[in-house]
Amino acid sequence: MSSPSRTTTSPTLPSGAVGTFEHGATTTQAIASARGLVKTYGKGPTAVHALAGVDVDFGRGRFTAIMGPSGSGKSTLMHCMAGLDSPTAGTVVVDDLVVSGMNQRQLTKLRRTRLGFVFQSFNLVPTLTAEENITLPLDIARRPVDRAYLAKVVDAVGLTDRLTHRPSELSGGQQQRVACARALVSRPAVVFADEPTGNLDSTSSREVLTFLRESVDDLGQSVVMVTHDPVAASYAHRVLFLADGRIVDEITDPTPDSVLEVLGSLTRKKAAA
Ligand SMILES: Nc1ncnc2c1ncn2[C@@H]1O[C@H](COP(=O)(O)OP(=O)(O)OP(=O)(O)O)[C@@H](O)[C@H]1O
Repeated sequence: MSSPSRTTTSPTLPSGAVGTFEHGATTTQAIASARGLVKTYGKGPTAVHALAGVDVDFGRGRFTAIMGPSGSGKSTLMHCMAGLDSPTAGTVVVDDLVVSGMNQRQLTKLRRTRLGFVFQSFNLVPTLTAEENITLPLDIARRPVDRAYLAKVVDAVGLTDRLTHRPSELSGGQQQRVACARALVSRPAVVFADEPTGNLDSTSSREVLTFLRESVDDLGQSVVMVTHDPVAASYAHRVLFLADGRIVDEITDPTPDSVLEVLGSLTRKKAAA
C-alpha cells in the first residue's frame, strides 16, 4: 500500500480570489474555489452548522472526491459550489465567476452554461432516447450540438450502439453513462457528481468511474464527486475529507486503503471526542 501524500489547502488567499494550490511539482489553477464558506440551517439553539468555514480549491483538469461521515457537509458543500444552494457567508468562485451573491436567474444561467451534473438517481427523461437525453441540456439552452464532440463522448462512454434506446431499455450502468455523457457534452467548466455510483453494482460503478476519470485525463474535464465509497474515491486525483462542516484532511493519488486509513482515523477521533 502506498502511503498517502498530503498537501495543504491555502486558506490565506483573499476572499473572492481564485486560488492556486500545489499538486506535486506543479501549481494548478483552480476551476472552483471557496473562502470562508459557512452554511447554517435554522436559527438559535437548533441551528445546524452544515459548513463551518471551508476554504477549498478544486483543480482545473483534476478529479476531486469529497468524503466524510454522514452529516459532515459533503452535499451542502457541493450544492453551494454548484449554485444549487446559497451560502450563509463566504465566497464561491467557479470558472472566474463569483457565484455567491448571484440571483436565481444568474444561477440558472450558470448551471445551464458552465456546469454539468450527475446524480445518484439518473434523472433521465423516460420518453426520450439516449441520444436525445444526452443533447437535452444543449437543446434547452438552444445551443448547437457539436456532433464530433458528441461522437467522442458517446464513444468514450461506450454507448454508440445504444443511442436509439430509451432509458427503460438500458441497464442502470448504461443509464448512468448516458447521464455522464449528458453532463459532459456541453463541455462544462466543472462536472459535479453526487454519489454517482450509489445505485450501481460494482461492475457498472467501475465503468462509470473509469469514464469520469478518462473524461479528466483524455478530455481535460474537471470533476468534483461526493462519495461514501473508498473504491470510488480512489479513482480521483485527490480526496478531501470533511468532518463537522470543515475540511480536516486530504490525500493525493489515493488508493482504497489510504482512503480507508484516513476515514478510520476520523472515526476514532470522533469516538474519542
Ligand atoms: N435543508 C436542510 N435543513 C436543515 N438541516 C439540513 C438541511 N440540509 C442539510 N442539513 C443538515 O446539515 C448537515 C450536513 O448535511 P449534508 O447533507 O451536507 O451532509 P452529508 O455529509 O452530505 O451527509 P450524507 O453523507 O448523509 O449525505 C446535516 O446535519 C444535515 O442534517
